[in-house]
Amino acid sequence: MTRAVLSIGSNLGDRLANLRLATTGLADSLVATSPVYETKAWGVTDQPDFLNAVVVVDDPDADEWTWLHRAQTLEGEAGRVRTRHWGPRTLDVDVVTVDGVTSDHPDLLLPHPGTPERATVLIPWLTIDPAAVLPGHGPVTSLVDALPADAVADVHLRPDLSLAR
Ligand SMILES: Nc1ncnc2c1ncn2[C@@H]1O[C@H](COP(=O)(O)OP(=O)(O)OP(=O)(O)O)[C@@H](O)[C@H]1O
Ligand SMILES: Nc1nc2c(c(=O)[nH]1)N=C(CO)CN2
Repeated sequence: MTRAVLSIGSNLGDRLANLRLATTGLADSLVATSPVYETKAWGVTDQPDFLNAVVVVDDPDADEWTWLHRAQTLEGEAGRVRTRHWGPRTLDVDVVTVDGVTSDHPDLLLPHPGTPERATVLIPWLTIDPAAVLPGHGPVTSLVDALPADAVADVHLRPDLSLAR
């Protein structure tokens, strides 16, 4: 179990710099990096717009817990302070999938349970892996097709913002 899909998001501070902090920190294992999207906040909607992206990472020495710890370390490095659930944050790194692993441990739910409804994850993911499958839920293309139109309309490609160096 080595390959993981991570979603990254920021809506506080220098949002692009926060996303880059994540991709720089993951550089040794980065396989693919999606474009950057500017997205309306879902869940708690009275907060600033997010920048969101998805990365695929691979490391033969990592398991799912390694990826969670790396995600949380990056959030800490970006100065994330945990405030309210779904509230604003400098950097959020979620573990979307780790190979075909499923987990119902509350500290590491896999696949991440929010994924099927999150246009902010599915749309960027599809750009870097058009054949992606969410374990237990099927092809990501089908999940995107099932999204409400307004959720898709809230996800805007920002070709002027790149995570590539
Ligand atoms: N797949 C996962 N990826 C990241 N964190 C997870 C995962 N599954 C469970 N968690 C747990 O979720 C807890 C809260 O995470 P966090 O504060 O980032 O939630 P959130 O980003 O506000 O909401 P959401 O998880 O719905 O995006 C963490 O303690 C973490 O251990
Ligand atoms: N657009 C958008 N909205 C959110 C996001 C996010 O990454 N993007 N993350 C949240 C908490 O995980 C809450 N709301």
